[in-house]
Amino acid sequence: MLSLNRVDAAIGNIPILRDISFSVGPAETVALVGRNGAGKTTLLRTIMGFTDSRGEMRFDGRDLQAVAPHLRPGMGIGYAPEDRRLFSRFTITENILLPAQVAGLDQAETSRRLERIHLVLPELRDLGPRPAGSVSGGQGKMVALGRALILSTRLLLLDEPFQGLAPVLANRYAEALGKLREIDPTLAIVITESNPHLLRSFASRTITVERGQIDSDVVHDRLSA
Ligand SMILES: Nc1ncnc2c1ncn2[C@@H]1O[C@H](COP(=O)(O)OP(=O)(O)OP(=O)(O)O)[C@@H](O)[C@H]1O
Repeated sequence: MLSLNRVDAAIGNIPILRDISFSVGPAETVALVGRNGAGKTTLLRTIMGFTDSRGEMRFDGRDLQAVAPHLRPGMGIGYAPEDRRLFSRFTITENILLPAQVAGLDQAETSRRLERIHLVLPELRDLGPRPAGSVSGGQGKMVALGRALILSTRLLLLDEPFQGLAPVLANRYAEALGKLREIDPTLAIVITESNPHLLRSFASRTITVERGQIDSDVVHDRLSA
């Protein structure tokens, strides 16, 4: 589904990623781990088209480099950046629906997808009419997950979703991901995290990034776990 082959990426003139090659298939949950500053965020931003990158990136057989960044979400890629970037004066529901409007989804499909989000995150149904600026940081992360889900029919990219979450909300977030996996078994999920142990229980594979390069790529053998 997604494959990167010898990808380099720079921010401005500063090279950040070097020689990145990996692929992610349907139904995989990949933990992308590495220290702060290793390049995890830059890797997700490169897939979304927000860096100067070279090398080959393909998604569902298409050359991703040839697809403008604003059109990539419409291919079925949802992205929740580390900083949530919610529009504080818009309601929670308006924030969630925004990517669908930008992608030109029709009303029926948009409603169907909102239902799917409410199945995964029922709390967003009640919170829906509230302005996004009025919710806590932790609730904001749930909203950001909901917003990423509206377009993620194929691939979901989550940047350090557990960072700064109180334990009770971290558990709730993990539970929501479990529910998502249950209702959408073929979705591919990539989650970045600096703590290599945190995602071990639900990632099927761990890719470690070190100083802008892939250090290891390990598929977990669930039968022997
Ligand atoms: N706008 C920028 N300009 C210059 N350098 C940058 C910029 N953004 C990131 N970097 C550098 O790129 C490297 C990788 O950063 P990145 O944010 O991708 O790491 P990360 O693994 O996601 O870490 P973190 O957990 O701290 O977010 C770091 O050395 C960082 O200083």
